[in-house]
Amino acid sequence: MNRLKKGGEFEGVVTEARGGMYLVEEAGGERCLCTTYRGTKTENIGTGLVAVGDCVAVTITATGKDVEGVITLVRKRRTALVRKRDVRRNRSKEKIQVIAANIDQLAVVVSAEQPPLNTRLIDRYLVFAESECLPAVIVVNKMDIADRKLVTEMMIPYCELDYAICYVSAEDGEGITSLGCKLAGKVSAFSGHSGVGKSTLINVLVGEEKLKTAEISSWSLKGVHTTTNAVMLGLPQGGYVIDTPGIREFNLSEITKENLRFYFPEFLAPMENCAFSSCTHTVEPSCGVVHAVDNGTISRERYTSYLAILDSLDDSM
Ligand SMILES: Nc1nc2c(ncn2[C@@H]2O[C@H](COP(=O)(O)OP(=O)(O)OP(=O)(O)O)[C@@H](O)[C@H]2O)c(=O)[nH]1
Ligand SMILES: [Zn+2]
Repeated sequence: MNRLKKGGEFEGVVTEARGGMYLVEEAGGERCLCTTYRGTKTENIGTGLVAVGDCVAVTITATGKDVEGVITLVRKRRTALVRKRDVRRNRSKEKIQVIAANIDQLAVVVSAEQPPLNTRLIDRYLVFAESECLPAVIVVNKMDIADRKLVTEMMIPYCELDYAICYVSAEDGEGITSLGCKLAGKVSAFSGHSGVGKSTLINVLVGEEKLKTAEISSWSLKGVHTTTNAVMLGLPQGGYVIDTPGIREFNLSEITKENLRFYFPEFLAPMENCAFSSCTHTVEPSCGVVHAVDNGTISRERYTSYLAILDSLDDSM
């Protein structure tokens, strides 16, 4: 921590947030434990002040065992994954919580086996990605124990939709280099159900040494014991992966019965042929989407996912 001197200023990225304290990493990889203060300025309006992924300006206040500082400015976000809070229960808090800022893509991690490949889940994550205007990379993990023929067949609709797909094994290293290339230089948020191997994959991608050293002593010195909301980990080839409970447990709260159909990209052209502009593509006569399913232009599996999600939205309304 030689380059960061008391009173000095630098710009960096917030890589971890816990209980009002933030780890800010500068371009050279040096890190500074920061707080905000009343004078912290932001170029973003109406959302949480600081989130993992934010680009911030820092003034250094101390250089002891760890460098400490205050965040003076939060730069405008390119993208933000947000969660709307229930304001009735939590009047004093901000309405919109930023889970992670400046994300370039969503890595949708699924397992080929244990648990078996579940395309319904892939479709839910893809709807989420489409609704956030985030490109998605589908990562099919545990290929070492997969029925390859079955898995490749099940993934055909996603190949045809031009989603990036990586077949990998965190266990034996298959496909890790090619996944690494897709993540290079970008900020990728990892999502996926419990047990599909996200942590194991991130360990392999980031390098276990780096994961261990990511923990710094000051958190406990400052009495910050709360579990991490989000962590951003640097990749050896440049870029970061973000692992957050907020994205792991994402919900489709922004999706409605009316807008769901716009998040299945292959529906957009056939939809033009629907007799009714408000067609839900379920029971209406002369439906372009149903017609496209019948003639094989739209995958029946994807259409079944659409119906299942539509149904689940019904329940929550
Ligand atoms: N065979 C095989 N097992 C794997 C692979 N990747 C992960 N596993 C195993 O799958 C289990 C779950 O892995 P985790 O990395 O904890 O999964 P996770 O997605 O982070 O799960 P949560 O932390 O619950 O969200 C562990 O027992 C891993 O050893 C793989 O490529 N092949
Ligand atoms: Zn229709």
